[in-house]
Amino acid sequence: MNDKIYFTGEIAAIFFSNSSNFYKVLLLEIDDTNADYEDSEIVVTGTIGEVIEGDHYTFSGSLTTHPKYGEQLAVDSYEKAVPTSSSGLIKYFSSDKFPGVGKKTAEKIVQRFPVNTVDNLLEHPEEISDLLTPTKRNSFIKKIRENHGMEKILSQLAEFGLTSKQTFQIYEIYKDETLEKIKGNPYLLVEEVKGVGFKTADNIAQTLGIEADSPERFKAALMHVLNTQPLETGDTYIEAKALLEGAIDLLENARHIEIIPTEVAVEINHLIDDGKIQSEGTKLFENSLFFAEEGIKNSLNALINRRGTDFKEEKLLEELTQVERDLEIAYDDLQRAAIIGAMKNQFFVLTGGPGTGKTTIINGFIELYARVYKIDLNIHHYNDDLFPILLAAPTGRASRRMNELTGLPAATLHRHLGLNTDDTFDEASNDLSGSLLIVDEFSMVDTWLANKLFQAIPGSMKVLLVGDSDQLPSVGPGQVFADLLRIPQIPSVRLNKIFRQDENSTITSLAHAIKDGHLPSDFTARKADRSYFETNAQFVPQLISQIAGAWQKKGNNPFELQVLAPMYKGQAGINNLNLLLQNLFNPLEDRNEFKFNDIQFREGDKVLHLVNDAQANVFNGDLGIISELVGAKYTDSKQDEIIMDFDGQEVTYPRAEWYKITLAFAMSIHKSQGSEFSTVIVPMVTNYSRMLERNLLYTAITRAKQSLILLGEKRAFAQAVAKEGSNRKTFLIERFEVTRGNPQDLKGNEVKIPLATKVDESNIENKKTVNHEQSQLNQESVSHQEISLFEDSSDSSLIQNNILTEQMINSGDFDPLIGLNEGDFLIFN
Ligand SMILES: Nc1ncnc2c1ncn2[C@@H]1O[C@H](COP(=O)(O)OP(=O)(O)OP(=O)(O)O)[C@@H](O)[C@H]1O
Repeated sequence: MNDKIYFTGEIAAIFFSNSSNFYKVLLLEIDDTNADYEDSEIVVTGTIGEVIEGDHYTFSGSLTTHPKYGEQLAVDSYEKAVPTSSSGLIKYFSSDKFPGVGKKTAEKIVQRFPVNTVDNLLEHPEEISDLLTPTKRNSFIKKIRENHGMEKILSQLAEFGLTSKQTFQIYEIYKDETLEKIKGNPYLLVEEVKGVGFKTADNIAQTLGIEADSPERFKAALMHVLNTQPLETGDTYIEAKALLEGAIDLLENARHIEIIPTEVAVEINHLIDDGKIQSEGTKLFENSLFFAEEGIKNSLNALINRRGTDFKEEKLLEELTQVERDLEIAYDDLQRAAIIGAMKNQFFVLTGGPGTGKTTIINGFIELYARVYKIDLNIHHYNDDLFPILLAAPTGRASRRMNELTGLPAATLHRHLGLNTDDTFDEASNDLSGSLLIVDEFSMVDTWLANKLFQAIPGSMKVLLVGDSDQLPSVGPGQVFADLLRIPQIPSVRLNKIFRQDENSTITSLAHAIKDGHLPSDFTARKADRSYFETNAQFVPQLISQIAGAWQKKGNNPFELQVLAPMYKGQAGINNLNLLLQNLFNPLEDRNEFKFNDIQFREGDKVLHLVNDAQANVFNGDLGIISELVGAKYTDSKQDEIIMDFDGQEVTYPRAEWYKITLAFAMSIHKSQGSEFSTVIVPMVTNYSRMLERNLLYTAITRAKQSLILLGEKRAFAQAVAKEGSNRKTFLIERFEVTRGNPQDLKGNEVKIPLATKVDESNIENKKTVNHEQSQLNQESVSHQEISLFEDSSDSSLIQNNILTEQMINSGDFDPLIGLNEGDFLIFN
């Protein structure tokens, strides 16, 4: 510590403290320093734990010069300044910080531990048992621990190579027991501390001398793969074989040694026994996803089995005719079926591509609902009373659009549920209140959020879920919307007919063609609302610059032009395009800018919000404009701050929170879900090959409301259209099938045929196909039971709890990685 610059002194003020990441800005009155520093005070910034104003500390780190605020100390480490001389220590122990310890006792304590007094006291408190009564001794040691223990723990963790953020996260969980816990089993961190992965824990374990073939190490690698895989693939489970392979890769690469697969496979079973992994045959689940899917099934079973409306169908049709008159529209048969279906059933799902009338149906349905149930739709008449119709969407932009299109209040799902963060599984949510809930853009809802939502719906609330199942699935794991549409017990309608169709609006028909898997021959032709430019990746930036330049010259608003690209990296990637468009639309000229990682934020920049922040009332996918950059010198936080306007909502973020935003002149197609833009540019080149999928291109194209500019390589577009988005691995549909291995139930289970499916023949076809697929699935699972890998085994005692036993693995006939397929190596129910 002494090689570095240090400052010892009293904390005169805590200017800023961010409880989520421990970032602090302090003012220190200097007692001592080894730096060439004249002033009597210094501002200290960095990741700092709980410190007390008025107490003395030593901070070390490096001096930085803030352009406006002058010299500051950026902290690497710090510790409570402890007196080192005997007289200083005696004075300290007998001070009023430690009631019950007098001068005499203090002297004796210091005599007992003449060197490293505080450290030794903390390690061997029993050695002063003759000097203080047990109660006094406990309170004395507790105080010392409070004052010095944390810094000691933190510095030990730093020695293990943990970042300061991880250090504080770990300390927050284990507090005083941190070191004991970690030394006992560092791999605990993988399961219990978010943001600490296998590699970090394994490094600590290596320092502590834990062997490469220790079972705890194997378990940690398995848990790491189980936890991280769903976030990468979007699947809600992983096949046992894939989990094993992933874990072995990790174990071998981290220490460059060979691992015996069977030894790791055994640990899968132990983790299942311990309830840390859930299993359905060979499908293995991380707990939160398993229980979220299970929760969805339970809530949905209750929601779909409720009695529908008492109104007769003729009465509803009569009222609907009146609604059609009022709204001056004639719904087609399928649209009518959807509206009546949503009225008759307490839970209803509606899907359709662009221009098929989803919004038109929502409006008609609300009108009909209000007529039938005599609900006043004038929100101004409600004052403090609750408006009974809840409109919701997963993003801020989508909920604002719902509000514009219906004229009724709408909010994000997070807001309705009272969720503040993206950590949907752990956070408690509110129950909803009202009589009708309509959620739009439901394809964006992941398994965790769907579980929270369905749990929060009261028994009396009617539910209509709307979305486009051909769009990209949710960013988080699962494909709840697509799955719901394939569950026969859930009444639904799939709209097929495009209503927004005239010669000036060809984007919609192009989108539908792509959705159906073909690229129309006129796809490169110039139309009133779309155009195509052929170019390769190298020239994409140049071409986009030219188009954007021309757009700007015509006097158009640069913010209405949105580039949507598949990837961040590379010349044609989002990062590069953002820089280029920023310089075109919002050049630096003679102004200030704030650098953050690779981005320079400027006043007037278009920014994208990357996470849900209910407190600030801005959500993932929201777009805003930077209205002001405020230097640290002028802010209470003593950090640079960015003030932004998100559709009228002013938000201020200090530097520590800039990770929540990024430039948005170009953005990812994934992030654009739930938003629409008047003009969209979509570059597609074969460099993006890995990402090119039909639902990705479809989602991008359907974001364009007025005009669409496609550019890139025809081959890339063709490639995207040809590749049907791979279905995510989820277990939701299966959960709605009857108990496996009990086929009677399958037949005996009464499946309500919803009104809507009766009307729409194509839909009946759909449902039939699904049933067929599902019965195939069932047959498969039955046949799996029969062709177990161990069917020859006469020793049935080998099979315990339907999972692989150690004995089986050790029998030597079994190599989990060679010559076996998914589903082969674990025993089914
Ligand atoms: N039955 C109908 N008769 C005439 N026009 C209709 C009918 N249904 C919908 N439309 C019109 O078709 C257009 C598209 O409808 P709407 O906006 O409801 O579709 P959508 O599925 O919500 O589309 P998107 O997902 O693109 O927003 C609108 O102009 C709407 O007025």
